[in-house]
Amino acid sequence: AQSGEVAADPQQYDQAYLSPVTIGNSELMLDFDTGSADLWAFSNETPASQSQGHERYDSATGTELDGYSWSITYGDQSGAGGNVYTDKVVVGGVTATRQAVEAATSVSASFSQNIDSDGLLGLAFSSINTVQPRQQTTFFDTVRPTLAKALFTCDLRQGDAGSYTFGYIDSSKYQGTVTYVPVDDSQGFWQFTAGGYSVGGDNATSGSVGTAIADTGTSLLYLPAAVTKAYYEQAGGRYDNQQGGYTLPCNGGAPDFSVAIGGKTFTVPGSYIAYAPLTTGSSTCFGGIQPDTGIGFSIFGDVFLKAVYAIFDVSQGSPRLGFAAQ
Ligand SMILES: O=C(CCCl)NNC1=[NH+]CCN1
Repeated sequence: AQSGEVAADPQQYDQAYLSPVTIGNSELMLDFDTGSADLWAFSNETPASQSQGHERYDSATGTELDGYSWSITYGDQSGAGGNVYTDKVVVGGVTATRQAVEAATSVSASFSQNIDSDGLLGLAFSSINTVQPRQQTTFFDTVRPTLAKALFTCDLRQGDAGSYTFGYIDSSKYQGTVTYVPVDDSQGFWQFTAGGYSVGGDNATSGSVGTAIADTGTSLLYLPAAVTKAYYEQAGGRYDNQQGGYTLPCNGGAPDFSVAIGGKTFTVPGSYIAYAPLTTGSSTCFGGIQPDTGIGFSIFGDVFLKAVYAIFDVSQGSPRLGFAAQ
């Protein structure tokens, strides 16, 4: 049985985390994304004008799926599209011999401009893979039958290298016990229910966060508008229309944010929520918590995930998420 571990290296402000992946003879840095289900890469088919500075997948090592294509738009309105090959993909020593690899023939500006990222490796459910005419499986679904345990884990860290593991849990990476909650995969996401929250350690847990997804491909923590408002009232933040989000002082006084999941409380340090200065040297920061208005659920992105050890587990028949304090 296979198992393995790969580093997750943070970009500036932990905006995304990148992991080394070998596809055919190409070694690329991909953004592992539990909020989508396509494995795509800059390729020899991506226009030079869009791929300056990126490593590219050389599709010559692959077998083209004739007449197949893909096209994806993400929650932040970035997107890409192209052709489809099968090729050997290796992640931390775990090998998929015939993985669907989506070669980009077009990518949106934000992907071209982020030269550290050579593409994405989707880890949501294969039911939302965008390949036509026949949907393809994610890397995890492809290798799942060969894994020692049908699960992967995510240990993202603030401003430091973390890791993903496939096929095993590393108990040295967390403290205390793991709390498991059921996952509703009907929308293709790692969707769960989050409970009461508290700001700044006051025990009074207020309302309930509700339906949420665990999404390594989203940088911030998107919460219901009422929860977000309550947080910034205590944090001394304000909604800045020009910035299109809440901002707050960078000065280190931001309160912690705690949320109950499966009856256990998980805490995001206030320092994670003073996310990044509006511009270099500014004493005002863009907030790491923002309203989830219009999305339809909350998104527990990297700002939350780097505070916990997360286990994405399909070994029990129905899928479940495990969380433990880091
Ligand atoms: O698209 C989403 C949100 C799903 Cl609701 N997450 N994944 C991602 N990848 C690149 C930007 N965002």
